[in-house]
Amino acid sequence: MSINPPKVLLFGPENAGKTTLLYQFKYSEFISTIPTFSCNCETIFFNDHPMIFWDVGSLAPIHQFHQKYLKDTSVLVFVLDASDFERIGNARQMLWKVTEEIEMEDLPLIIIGNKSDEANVMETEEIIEKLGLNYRTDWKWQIVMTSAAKREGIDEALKCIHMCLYFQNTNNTLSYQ
Ligand SMILES: Nc1nc2c(ncn2[C@@H]2O[C@H](COP(=O)(O)OP(=O)(O)OP(=O)(O)O)[C@@H](O)[C@H]2O)c(=O)[nH]1
Ligand SMILES: [Mg+2]
Repeated sequence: MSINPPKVLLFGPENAGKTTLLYQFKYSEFISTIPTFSCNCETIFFNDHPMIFWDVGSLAPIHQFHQKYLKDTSVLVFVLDASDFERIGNARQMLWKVTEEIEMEDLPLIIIGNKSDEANVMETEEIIEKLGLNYRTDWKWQIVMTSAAKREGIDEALKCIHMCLYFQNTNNTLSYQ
C-alpha cells in the first residue's frame, strides 16, 4: 500500500506568478516561464516532508477545478499579483467562484500576494479587504507576501504551506509579511 504525499493546489489569475513561485519552491531560483496551458506538478520537500504541488494554469475553466483539480487537495494556495490594482476584483470573483462548492472549514487557504518587488503594490490589509476575506469566517485563511522574481518571502510561504499540511496550523488571519 502506498501513501501519497499531501497535495497543494496553486491557482489564481493569469500572470500572477504561480509557475515562477513553483520553481522558486522547487529549485530556489528564478526560472522564466511561459503561460501554463494545463497544469504543472512537482514534488517539493520541506524539512524532509514531501508535498505535491499542482500549479493550475489560469486558462482552466472553473468547472474543471471541481472535476479535475480539487480532488484530494489538502491546502489551497491562491496566488495574485499584488501590483495589479485593476484586476483585484476579477481575482476576488475567481477565488469565491472556485471555493463556492467546497467545504472550506477543513481546507486551509493561503493567499499569496506576489510581485511585492513592484513599485506600487497593495498592502496585506488592502488585499484582505478587496478579496472580502473578513466576510469569510468559514474560511481558514492566511496571507503571505512574496516576490518570486527577487526570491523574497519564498521560504515563509513554503513554511506556511508546510505548517498547514503537517501541523494543522489553520489560524485565521495569521499573516507573514
Ligand atoms: N516583477 C515580478 N514579476 C514576476 C514575479 N513573479 C513572476 N513574475 C513574472 O510574471 C510573469 C508571469 O509569471 P508566471 O509564473 O508565468 O505566471 P502564472 O501565474 O503561472 O501565469 P499562467 O500560467 O498564465 O496562469 C512572468 O513574466 C514572470 O517572470 C514577481 O515576483 N515580480
Ligand atoms: Mg503558469
